[in-house]
Amino acid sequence: MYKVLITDPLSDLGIEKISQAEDIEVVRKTGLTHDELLLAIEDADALMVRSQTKVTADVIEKAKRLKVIARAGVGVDNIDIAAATQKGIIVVNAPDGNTISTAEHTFAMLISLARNIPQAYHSLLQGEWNRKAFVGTELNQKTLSIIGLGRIGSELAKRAKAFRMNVIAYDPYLSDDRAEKLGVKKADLEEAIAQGDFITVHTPLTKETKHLIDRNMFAKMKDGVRILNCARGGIIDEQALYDAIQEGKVSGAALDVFESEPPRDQPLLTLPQVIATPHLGASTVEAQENVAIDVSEEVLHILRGEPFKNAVNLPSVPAELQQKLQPYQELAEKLGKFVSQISKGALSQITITYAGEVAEFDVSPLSRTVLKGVLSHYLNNVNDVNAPHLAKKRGVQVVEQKTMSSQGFTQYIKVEVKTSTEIRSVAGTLLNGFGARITKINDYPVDVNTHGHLLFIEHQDLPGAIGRVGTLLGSQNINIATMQVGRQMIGGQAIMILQIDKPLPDKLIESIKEINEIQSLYEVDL
Ligand SMILES: NC(=O)C1=CN([C@@H]2O[C@H](COP(=O)(O)OP(=O)(O)OC[C@H]3O[C@@H](n4cnc5c(N)ncnc54)[C@H](O)[C@@H]3O)[C@@H](O)[C@H]2O)C=CC1
Ligand SMILES: O=C(O)C(=O)COP(=O)(O)O
Repeated sequence: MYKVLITDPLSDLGIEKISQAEDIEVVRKTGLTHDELLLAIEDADALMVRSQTKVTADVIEKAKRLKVIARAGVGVDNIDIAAATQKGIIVVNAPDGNTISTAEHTFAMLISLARNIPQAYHSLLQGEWNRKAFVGTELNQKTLSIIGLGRIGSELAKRAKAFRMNVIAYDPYLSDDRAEKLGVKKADLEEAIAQGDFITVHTPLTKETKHLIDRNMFAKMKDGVRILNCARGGIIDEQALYDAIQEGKVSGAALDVFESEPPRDQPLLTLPQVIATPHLGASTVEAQENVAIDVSEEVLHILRGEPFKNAVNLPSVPAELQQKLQPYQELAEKLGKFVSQISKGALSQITITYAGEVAEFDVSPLSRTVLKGVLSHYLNNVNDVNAPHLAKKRGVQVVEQKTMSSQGFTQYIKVEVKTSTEIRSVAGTLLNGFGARITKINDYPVDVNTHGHLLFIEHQDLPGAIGRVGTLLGSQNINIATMQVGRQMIGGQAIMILQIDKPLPDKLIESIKEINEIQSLYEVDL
C-alpha cells in the first residue's frame, strides 16, 4: 500500500482515480505548519502539492519512503529540486493543464489595467460617480512585450493579436520559425523592455530570472509603461517597481503573484495604480481538474514502476525514443550490476560503449540506467534521477561512446569500469526471442542470461578444476542450472560462470576459494 500525501487543495474530481486505487491510501492534510509537514512526510511514498506547500530540503530529508513529489501546476520554485534529486526523488509537474486559464487571467488583468476596472468599481462602491479619474487606454495598436514566450506567453500572444496589439517577445530559446508562426516579433531583452507599452513576464522563477526586471530595466522603459506579473513574485524587483510607480515612470501594474505569499504589509498594494489578485492564474475549475488528473496519473505510474512523462529532474525523453530504448533498459541495468559485482577497489571511471542499431539513438537515458546499475552495488537508493549526480559527487568519471564495431551483433553495449586496482568489462546484446544476453566478460566470449544468482570464478585452466567446484556444490545440495566456461589458451587463465538456484553459504564459498586452481570467486545477483 502506498501513502500519497496531499497538502494543498486539489480538485476532488481530479484525484478521484488515485483515491479509488486499491494500492493507494490518499491522506489529505491542507494548511499544515512546517513542523506538521515534517511529521506527515515521514512515511509518505508520494507528496502532491500546489504552490503553497514549501517542499524545502529539511522536508525532503525527513522523508523516509518518498519516491515522487508531484506539483499540480507548473512552477516548481516551491520545491528544492536539488535536494530531491540528490535523494533520488522524482519531481513531476503538470505543464499543460493550466496554460489557458493563466493566459486568460493575464488577459483579464491586461484589460483591467488598461481600463482601470477594479479602481472604478471600488470607487463606485464608495458612492462616487467619477468618470474623469478612470480614463483608460486602448489595447489596439499598442505594443505588448512578452518576456518568456512559453506555453502561457504564446497563448497570451494569440489573444493580444486578436485585439490588434503589436506583440514582441524576448525568450532566449525562441526560434525564428516559432516567432513567425505566432506572428510575434522576436526581440532581445533591451528592445522588448524599451518598446513595450505593456510589459508582461511569463518565465519561471530561477536564479537567472530573479529580479530580471530591476531598477536598471525600469529606467530603460517608455514613460507611462504598464507592467504585468502573472508568473512569479521575484521576477520583478518589487521595491524597484514601487519606486518606478512613485516616480511616474510606470503608470500601472497588475500583479497576481508576490515575492512572499500571502503578501503582508506589501507597499505596492497601497498604490492606486496597482491592481492585484491573490495568485488566481490557475484557479479555474477546468485548470484544477486538468492538473490534478495529470499529476495523479504520473504518481500512479511512478509508484507502480511504469513509464511517466513530466519529470522536472530528469531530461525529457520523447515517447518515440522511449519506445525504441525500452528493450535495452534491462540489458543496460544488468550490465552495470554485473560489472560492479566482479570489481574490486575504488571506482574511478565508467565507460559505456554502444555499437550497432542502438548507437543510432540518443542513448543518454540508457547511460543513466547503466550508472544506476553500477552505483547500486556501492550505494543505497540509487535511481535514474540521482545516478549521474552521485557519480559526479564521488568523483567517478563517466564516458559515453559509440563505435562502429558491434562484434558481429546487431546491437552491442559494453560497460567497462576502472577502479583503483583493475579494469573490468561486461558486454551484452539483445537476441531475437531470447532478450538480454551477456556475451563477453573481460575478454572472454560467453552466453549468459541476465537473471538470478550467478557465480563468477576465475581460475587456471587445469583438468579437474571445474569438477572440484561441481562436487563441492553438489555436496551441499546446490543445484547448477547452467554453466559456461571460457579460456584464453590451454592451461592459461580461464573463467567459469555458474547459474545456481540459491545463494551459497559463506563456508562453501571459502571451501571453493581454497581449491588450488581457483583465483577468485564473485557472487553476482542480477
Ligand atoms: N499565476 C499563476 O497561477 C501561474 C503562474 N505560472 C507561472 O508561469 C510560468 C510560465 O509558465 P509556462 O508558460 O507554462 O512555462 P513554459 O516553460 O512553457 O514557459 C516558460 C518560458 O520562459 C522562457 N525563459 C526561461 N528563462 C528565460 C529568461 N531568462 N528570459 C526570458 N525567457 C525565459 C523559456 O524559454 C520558456 O519558453 C511558470 O514557470 C509559473 O511560474 C504558471 C501557471 C499558473
Ligand atoms: O502552476 C503554477 O505555476 C501556479 O502558479 C499555479 O499555482 P497554484 O497551483 O494555483 O498554487
